[in-house]
Amino acid sequence: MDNDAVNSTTSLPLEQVGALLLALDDPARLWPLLLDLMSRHLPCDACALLRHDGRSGEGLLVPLATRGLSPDTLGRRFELGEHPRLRAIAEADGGPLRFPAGCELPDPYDGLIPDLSQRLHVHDCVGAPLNVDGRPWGVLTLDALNEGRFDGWDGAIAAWAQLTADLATAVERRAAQDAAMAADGGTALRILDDPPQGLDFAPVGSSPAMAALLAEVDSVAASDLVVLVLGETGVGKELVARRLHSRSPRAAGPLVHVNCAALPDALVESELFGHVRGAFSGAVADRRGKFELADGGTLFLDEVGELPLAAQAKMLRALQNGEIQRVGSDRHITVDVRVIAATNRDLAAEVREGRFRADVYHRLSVYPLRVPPLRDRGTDILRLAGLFLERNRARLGLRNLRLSAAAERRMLAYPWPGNVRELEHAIGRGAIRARVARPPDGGVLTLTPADLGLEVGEGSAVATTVQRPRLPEPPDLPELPLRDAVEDLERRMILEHLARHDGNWAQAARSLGLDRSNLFRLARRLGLRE
Ligand SMILES: Nc1ncnc2c1ncn2[C@@H]1O[C@H](COP(=O)(O)OP(=O)(O)OP(=O)(O)O)[C@@H](O)[C@H]1O
Repeated sequence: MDNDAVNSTTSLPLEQVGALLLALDDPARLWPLLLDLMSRHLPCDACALLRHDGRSGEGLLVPLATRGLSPDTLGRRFELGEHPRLRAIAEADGGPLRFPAGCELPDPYDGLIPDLSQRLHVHDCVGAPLNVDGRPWGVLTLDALNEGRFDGWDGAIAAWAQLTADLATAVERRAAQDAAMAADGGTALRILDDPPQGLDFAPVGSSPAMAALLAEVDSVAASDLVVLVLGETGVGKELVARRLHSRSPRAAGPLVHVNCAALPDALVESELFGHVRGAFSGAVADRRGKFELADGGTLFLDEVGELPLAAQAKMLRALQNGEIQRVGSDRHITVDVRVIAATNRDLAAEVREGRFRADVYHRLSVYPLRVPPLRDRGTDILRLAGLFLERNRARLGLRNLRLSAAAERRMLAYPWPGNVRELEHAIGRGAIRARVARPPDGGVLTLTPADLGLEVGEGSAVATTVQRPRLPEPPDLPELPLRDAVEDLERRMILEHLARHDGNWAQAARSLGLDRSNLFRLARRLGLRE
């Protein structure tokens, strides 16, 4: 359905709108279109559809589609514990809930509605809980710039919320049917809605490059093929490996991660294949290696290009027929392991230069998957930024952390040689730098290009180097009452130590010589945490 079709549907009765949307057969397009239609019908300036994260119960809401909110919102995750307004909506049992202007509960989109950021306190908001088969599924939110805009619209809002819940029910049932068909060996032709995953292995992204990759990941996940995940440093190869495992029939089995670059040469073989007692000095007992530990599951060989040649030779047999031999033993053990390997090296070139065995390379590269660099992912950059802004917001106890328009432009123009990891660090550093440099405005901190320190045209020389923020010099004798001066110094020291440890509170506590809970208490008293 294109925009003209959307326009022509706005005069249709709601059930027909619902039927038209369902015929789309693709939830990825359905939800944005639904919000398009809704924002034409209802007097809102922004709206969003959020779904409970399947893996963390009803504690976390993940946006599925938004209208009128800044682009990074789609990358954010809303913990109900931190957003009382969303919690109230999710728990409401009598339908939509109104939050008139002046409502005390903090707004979850504070700073995320571009035109509203300056006068958020004078706007109206409505939220509706959405249930599927009697169970909480998500929430719908509507925001309006002017006070009282939703007066008299309660019935219409409730009808749209009901339509949304009906669509969600239809989508869920269809997904369940498709999953059952796929399990029966039938082919699920429809594109299933991406079930929300926990933060740890849900790669954020919907650019064409990422969508193509994720579709490929999901189709190869079902097989037992060896997959070689390729891509520059920090692009998210490990996340792809985790997703391959979690969507494979081995998901209930172990996922064993081996960082081949971190294995000392002398121990590589024993780590991978295990050893028997007495195999070498120090081998005081029999020990299983990673291949055996991964039996029935997946073995993820990260940075496989770093594996020494001797270990590669032994690996060949394991890759060929699942047979391994513990160091010091003659006995062959058969394991049932699916291997996923990852590297940022050009393995074919390593083979040509004699640093990697050709036979192992051929076994590993049965199904190569290339993760695109961040610079090729368009506005996914801003979605990912949203994810990291939200994490830092919580960490620094801010009401909101957002990007200025210039910072967004800079991020889109920057080449990101260190990819997503560099983005994560740029935001973590930038947030702390900005927090040190200026007080938040009503709990809201806006990051500028200077905070992010991204020089377009150069790229960052060392993507993972953590630069310390430049701290303002403390005045020799502050013109402040003693108590304020002491608090000021305490605040600066905490922030400086946090910056030194890249935002890690436990390490900051250690270097400040404080117990972690005492540091938390002090930080709360100083307004650095909630
Ligand atoms: N699409 C994504 N969504 C959310 N977080 C991501 C995404 N891609 C990467 N990250 C985060 O970026 C960081 C780097 O990702 P990861 O370790 O998977 O990269 P990698 O390609 O394996 O890096 P390396 O080449 O150094 O091993 C991690 O903190 C990861 O959680």
